[in-house]
Amino acid sequence: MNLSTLVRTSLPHLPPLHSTHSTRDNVTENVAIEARNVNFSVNTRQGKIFPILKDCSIRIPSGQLWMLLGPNGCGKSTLLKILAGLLTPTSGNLFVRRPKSYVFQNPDHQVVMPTVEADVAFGLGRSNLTNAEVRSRVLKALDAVGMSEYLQRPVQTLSGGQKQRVAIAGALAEACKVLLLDELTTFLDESDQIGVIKSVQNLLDISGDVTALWVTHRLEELEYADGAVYMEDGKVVMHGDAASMSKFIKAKQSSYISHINS
Ligand SMILES: Nc1ncnc2c1ncn2[C@@H]1O[C@H](COP(=O)(O)OP(=O)(O)OP(=O)(O)O)[C@@H](O)[C@H]1O
Repeated sequence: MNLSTLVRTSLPHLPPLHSTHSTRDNVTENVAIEARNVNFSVNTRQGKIFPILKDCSIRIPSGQLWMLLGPNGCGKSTLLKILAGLLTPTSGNLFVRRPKSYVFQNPDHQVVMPTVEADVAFGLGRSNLTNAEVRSRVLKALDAVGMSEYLQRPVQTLSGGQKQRVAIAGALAEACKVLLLDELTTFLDESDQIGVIKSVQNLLDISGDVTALWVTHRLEELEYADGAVYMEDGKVVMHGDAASMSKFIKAKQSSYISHINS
């Protein structure tokens, strides 16, 4: 297979950079996340500029689960942190629907309160909700990630995957519309990994308008996604639906194997 035929870096039809847009073709597109021509550089100790992200453009429709894939060090986490607002790009344009929430890789960096209920309710502390409204939101959010029976459990008794699901429930309780998930499955065993992906998939099905972008380097997780972005060396080299991405990566792998066997 000729790889160049599969590489699609340009976005389907430009305009957006805001959530709902009618294109010239009268197609309504609901965009939850968009980055256009984003660059990010750091200054080295030697006073040189080191580019990390190079002209990255992505567009993710509302209500979908997308993966951000690519080899170690290609810039996935940096792009995710820029989308989360934790880093400022050197140049480029961004749109991310709000409220948005960034969930950390290490589950122990995420859950802070002694019980599951208190942890999920934590972010609602500054809201004007009554106790009954807080409890109802907490229960609904825990239900969406399959953790409602763990309401009174001390968080230190949970597995890594359960802690991550509690962290995601916390974001949902705050009515978050965009979930930015940074290699959540890195610290988890296989059953926990599948549990976390399935709970994200399930909550997207239930809510309809929550969008998730999931950073990973595990290609097998692609089967749970609607679409994916593949990066290499700070650049977006492929952007498309999950089936096309799977073909693209398989072609890449066989081309690599043929190369090392030749
Ligand atoms: N503040 C920084 N200063 C210098 N280099 C940095 C900085 N932040 C990131 N980098 C470098 O930028 C590149 C991209 O890092 P990033 O963590 O975004 O990659 P990644 O694709 O998420 O990697 P991994 O899959 O290993 O987590 C790496 O080479 C990293 O070492």
